[in-house]
Amino acid sequence: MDIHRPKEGSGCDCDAQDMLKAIISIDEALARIAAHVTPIDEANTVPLSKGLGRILAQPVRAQGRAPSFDNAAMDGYAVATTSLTGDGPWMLKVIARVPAGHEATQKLSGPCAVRIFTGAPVPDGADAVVMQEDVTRVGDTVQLHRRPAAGQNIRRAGSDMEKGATILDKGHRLGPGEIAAGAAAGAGTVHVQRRLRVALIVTGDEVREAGGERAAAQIWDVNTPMLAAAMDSKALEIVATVQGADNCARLASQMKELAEQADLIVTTGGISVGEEDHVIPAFAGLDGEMIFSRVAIKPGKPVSFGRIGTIFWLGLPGNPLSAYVTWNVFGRALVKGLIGETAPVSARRHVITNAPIHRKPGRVELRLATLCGIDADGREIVDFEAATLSGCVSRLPIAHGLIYLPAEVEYLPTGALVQFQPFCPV
Ligand SMILES: Nc1nc2c(c(=O)[nH]1)N[C@H]1C(S)=C(S)[C@@H](COP(=O)(O)OP(=O)(O)OC[C@H]3O[C@@H](n4cnc5c(N)ncnc54)[C@H](O)[C@@H]3O)O[C@H]1N2
Ligand code: MOO
Repeated sequence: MDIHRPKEGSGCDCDAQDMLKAIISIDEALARIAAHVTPIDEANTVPLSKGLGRILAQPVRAQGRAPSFDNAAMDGYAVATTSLTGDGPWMLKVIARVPAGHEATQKLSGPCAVRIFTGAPVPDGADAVVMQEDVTRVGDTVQLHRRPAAGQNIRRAGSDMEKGATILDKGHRLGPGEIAAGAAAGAGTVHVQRRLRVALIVTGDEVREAGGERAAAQIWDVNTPMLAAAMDSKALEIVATVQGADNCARLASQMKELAEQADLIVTTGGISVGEEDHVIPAFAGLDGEMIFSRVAIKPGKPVSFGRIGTIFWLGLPGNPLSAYVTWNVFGRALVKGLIGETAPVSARRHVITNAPIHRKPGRVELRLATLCGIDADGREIVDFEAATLSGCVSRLPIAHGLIYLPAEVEYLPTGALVQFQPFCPV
């Protein structure tokens, strides 16, 4: 359904095909991240109840069967179905009472019943629990009107978990459901990856804290609060947030100092080609290994990634939308690799466009998009921005994610199938 029309010429210098040949593709950049990054080899032991949002460094196995004993699924009466001869109704003497948390000491033999409550152990000899709404209690006897089925209303030992079964795999992120399963498995503590240490350096002499004083040519800092929010996660901690020096030597010493405290340094701005862009020269002075610099993507073309000794550096562009998009695409993949999370980075899926797209071909474009409905075939429909403006974030609040427009695409009709990647927390 996609219509790809290769374009002969190109619109601007930035997207010239010769120039783009030197730049790697988005998938190549993601492959290089995957090839260079391995999980941090350090774990913490934490109480299960404190594990929310952490990544398991070791699997969780069931310490016993769950449930650990046969128990009643209903408040009612435990009976032995084999003792119910003839057609009934049956009058059964109630010989004992077992609330939850108490052991069933009285064995059932013959036509009798034990008063039982949800979760209480089923007494030996009983093979069914009849809910109290289905019987008539008369003094110390109970009248059964219908024959219960064997096994009725009994939760069997081991029916949820067998002892030793792997309940949660290494690399799994602990959410409420995982914590529930871990508790049922008897895990008092869990071994989790230590939190990833991230240092954020926001460059640009022109940026000032949002809402504060600013001179005529100064701007409010969008990147610091935006990225701090995007990085808010139990699996990582921001160990430093620094205003980067607009000077190569001082910036290099800031990066060097932060490399001592962090596993990952994220910079914004200063990675383009002007003489005011100091991040790449500063990085080069640290004797780091550049893994990629520039990706054929719009927005975010200057995004760069490298290693400084044992730690990593991700250079995001200064334009806030470019920084947000590149953090979502590359930053999240990088963090997942470093924390050893095995779940895929929010898989792209196919959606249908709700209007035609006309664009200048050149780079793969990741355009802000909003899910807005379902078509008659059950496919999700997206609305999308008319253009990608890398300095503008006013439309971010309504965007659910990004649609991928292939590099060569100049026109797509309404109803075209495009890839969509949702925005997700890290
Ligand atoms: N001659 C060329 N110029 C540019 C190119 C190029 O290829 N050749 N690429 C353009 C593209 S694409 C991008 S993206 C930007 C990236 O530039 P930098 O990463 O060096 O970013 P800066 O120049 O520092 O800033 C760009 C822009 O963003 C504003 N900014 C920076 N930080 C913040 C912040 N924390 N909060 C809000 N806004 C911020 C800054 O004032 C600039 O307007 O380069 C193009 N140029
Ligand atoms: O590549 Mo840049 O389009 O402005 O982010």
